[in-house]
Amino acid sequence: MKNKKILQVEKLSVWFRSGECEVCAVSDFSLTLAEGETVAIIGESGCGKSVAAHAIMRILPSSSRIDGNIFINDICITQLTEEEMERIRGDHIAILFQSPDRSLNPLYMIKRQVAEPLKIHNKPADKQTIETILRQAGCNHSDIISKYPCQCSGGMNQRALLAIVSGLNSGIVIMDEPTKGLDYDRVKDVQQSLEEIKSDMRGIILISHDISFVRSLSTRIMVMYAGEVIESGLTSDILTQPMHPYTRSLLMSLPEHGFVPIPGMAPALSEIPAGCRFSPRCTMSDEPCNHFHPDLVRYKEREVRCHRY
Ligand SMILES: Nc1ncnc2c1ncn2[C@@H]1O[C@H](COP(=O)(O)OP(=O)(O)OP(=O)(O)O)[C@@H](O)[C@H]1O
Ligand code: NI
Repeated sequence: MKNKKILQVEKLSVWFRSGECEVCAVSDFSLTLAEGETVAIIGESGCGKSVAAHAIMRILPSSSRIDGNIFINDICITQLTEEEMERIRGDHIAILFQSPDRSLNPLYMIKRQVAEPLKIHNKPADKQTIETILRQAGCNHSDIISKYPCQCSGGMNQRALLAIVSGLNSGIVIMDEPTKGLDYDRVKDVQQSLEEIKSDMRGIILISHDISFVRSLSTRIMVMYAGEVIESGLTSDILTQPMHPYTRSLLMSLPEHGFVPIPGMAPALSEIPAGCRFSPRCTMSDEPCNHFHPDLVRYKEREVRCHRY
């Protein structure tokens, strides 16, 4: 029997008002997360990864508008009130934000940062529970509990955040760049902490630029370009046999593949090409690529948005 679907996003689009106009930051984004899965979202800066994550959490600014449906544990959240949504956040789904420095309150000790969300969600928040949660997330120094974020290293703060999120036991966790700005050893620490707590979580959405991190933790990968998914599939298939020219270029730009840069830049949201969004940078683009926007086509476990297939 297939594992239960715990998160379903159907044809999500997000627009931001910009003066008199609107720009579309995410279009036609669909995702299914089943129990036990870790789905990674990769793509260059500005392609819409965080906006999609914030739409799922319903924490986008009021200058935004969304279309599509989002189901969290079979609950359609798009029409819920903010009060109802507050229960969904924490009880059903949690997010680890992109910037740990901005996510932790500089005026609270780590123990209070872990305790407050637990209390809000009516969970035990005694000293022993907090110590256990921190230890499980890899914070092994017992004195971290009485430290302020400015007294901890970046890696330690990141693991404290991991502890806050895992302590809520919300099942689905979105991790937005959990290794950003960390050096190699700290990345390995966070990876180890994540592997340890992964089994307690029902499903993870992992947003990252760090492909080796994604390779070791994810079951599937979704590749985004200029606001849309251009390829998705099993992690090993995407990394060893990329089909979309953009995925191939992205992998070639990694240090382990020779650092070959992708020519040009991703389009501004106000200047999205009419045809394939990658065509102005694609070495394989042909006439139809410039004029017709390709659909996302499914091939068994893989989905690709390219006229060549
Ligand atoms: N509040 C906002 N108002 C207007 N545009 C926004 C807003 N938030 C994000 N955007 C735009 O939406 C696009 C997608 O941004 P997003 O933060 O999702 O990128 P990302 O893929 O997460 O990039 P990174 O890897 O740098 O975190 C960008 O062009 C960004 O400028
Ligand atoms: Ni982001």
